Amino acid sequence: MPELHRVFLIGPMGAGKTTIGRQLARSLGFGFADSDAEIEVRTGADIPWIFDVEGEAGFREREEAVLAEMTTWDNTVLATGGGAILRPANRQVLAERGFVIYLRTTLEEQLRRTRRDRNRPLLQTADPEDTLRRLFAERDPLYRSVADLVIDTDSSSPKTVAQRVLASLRAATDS
Ligand SMILES: Nc1ncnc2c1ncn2[C@@H]1O[C@H](COP(=O)(O)OP(=O)(O)OP(=O)(O)O)[C@@H](O)[C@H]1O
Ligand SMILES: O=C(O)C1=C[C@@H](O)[C@@H](O)[C@H](O)C1
Ligand SMILES: [Mg+2]
Repeated sequence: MPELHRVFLIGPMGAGKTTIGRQLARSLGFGFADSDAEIEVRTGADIPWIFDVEGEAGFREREEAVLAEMTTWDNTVLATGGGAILRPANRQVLAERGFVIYLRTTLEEQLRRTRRDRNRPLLQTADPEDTLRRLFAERDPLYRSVADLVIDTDSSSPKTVAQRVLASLRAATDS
């Protein structure tokens, strides 16, 4: 059974990784870290800028470097970017180094939660719903391949989801 001192949250944009991760960290008495935020701090630029200037490939390079390091941080809940599972190297460090929770949500809910936000360059398309559907088809098997636990986050407040995650985590790790 993977150990509980590192918890990694994976899942698509709008699944609630950042929101729920913060609450979960508080409940566990852990630190909270977010790979997207860490990439922005280290680059000195926001994610849309990185995509504009360096392309998605440039962003993925930065993401792999940051995850290689952040997945070694103890007593931490780590929220990852929606595409963190795309690279095999990332899947390996996530699966090997901590307890991985896949936060799932419906397309409709994802759309609602990401609509107001301009900070997700992959969704700046003519048809974000179609983009989310395509990304889900491509990525759901990858999320599942590294997940120790899958949690549906629909129709519950972030607080309730965080409590459910905590209960499932405790049951799954027997701690
Ligand atoms: N269970 C929930 N119910 C309602 N709203 C939620 C829930 N979880 C998150 N949200 C809201 O949805 C939006 C997106 O959540 P959040 O930023 O945590 O997602 P994320 O998984 O970190 O996305 P990204 O991969 O783009 O970083 C936020 O405005 C957040 O308040
Ligand atoms: O789903 C994705 O590929 C992404 C999700 C965000 O968390 C960011 O990591 C970035 O916008 C890319
Ligand atoms: Mg996030």
